[in-house]
Amino acid sequence: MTQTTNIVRIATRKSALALWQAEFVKAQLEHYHPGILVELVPMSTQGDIILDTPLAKIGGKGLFVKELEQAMLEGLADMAVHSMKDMPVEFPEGLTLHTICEREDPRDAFVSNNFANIDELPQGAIVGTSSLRRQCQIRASRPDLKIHDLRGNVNTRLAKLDSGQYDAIILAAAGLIRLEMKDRIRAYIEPEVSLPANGQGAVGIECRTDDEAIKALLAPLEHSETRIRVNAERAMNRHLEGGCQVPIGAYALVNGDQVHLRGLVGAIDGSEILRDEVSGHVNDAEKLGVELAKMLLAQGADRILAEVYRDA
Ligand SMILES: NCc1[nH]cc(CCC(=O)O)c1CC(=O)O
Repeated sequence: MTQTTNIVRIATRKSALALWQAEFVKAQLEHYHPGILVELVPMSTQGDIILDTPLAKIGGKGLFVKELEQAMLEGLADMAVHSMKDMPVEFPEGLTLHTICEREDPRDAFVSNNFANIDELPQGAIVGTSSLRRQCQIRASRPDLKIHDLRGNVNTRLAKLDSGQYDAIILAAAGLIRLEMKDRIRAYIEPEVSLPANGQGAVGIECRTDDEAIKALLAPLEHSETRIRVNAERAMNRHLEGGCQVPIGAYALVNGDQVHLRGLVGAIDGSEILRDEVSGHVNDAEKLGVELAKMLLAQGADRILAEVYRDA
């Protein structure tokens, strides 16, 4: 906690979804620790400022987190709330991902004003997404569709759809559900059709590694099953050295003491998609992620990813 006051400060981005997630954490802290004082510290990040360039081209891991991390290291904030999907796989010295909260629906969502699902889109229809992962999977199942770039926060993306620039867009279901726009979801895209990104739908809380007071406050917010799933998924990405802007999907489910992890690496144009899966004990979640990454590499994932990085 910041030494001079008893207020817990949460660093957050300023998008509606980021603010919702930070408010959620604030409410949880207030629920578990009656009388606690919690304040949001909204900040802009590079990822929010550079809006006109496809994310894959700006590159650089942690586009949405660096400023928040700096604030914690300087003592201007005590924790930062992030979408796990946007988190780099490594953390800077002095900071740790202390808490992973219960996951919302991890699926991608099909959003359109005129069509009920992907299958109903006419030949050559325009689909908006900037995610290479979504792009390659959509192209694999519907090579005729035109994929156009779509940046901005959830509200900006919906406004672009409504202005008629796209026949449909793909968004994370979790963002729409949290922002009370579930009714915009025309169809949930099953993992078999679009394998979600690692961590999609999960909220993580980062804090200073040595801040025992804050870590104690956060303890009740931890959700162990989500942690296992996200650990397995992130371990796969880490071993593939994939940031968040890569055509990689990773999706784990827990059943009793077993974790089942599916992984995918695809060429952006959908011409080639590698898939594999592993199962094992929940205690080995990260090992399974590494194992799956190795299986994908053995299939040729390194060649596909090298092409992606060269063309980006
Ligand atoms: N890359 C942006 C981003 N980061 C997290 C979410 C959605 C919510 C989540 O995954 O928790 C989104 C929007 C989207 O992909 O549609």
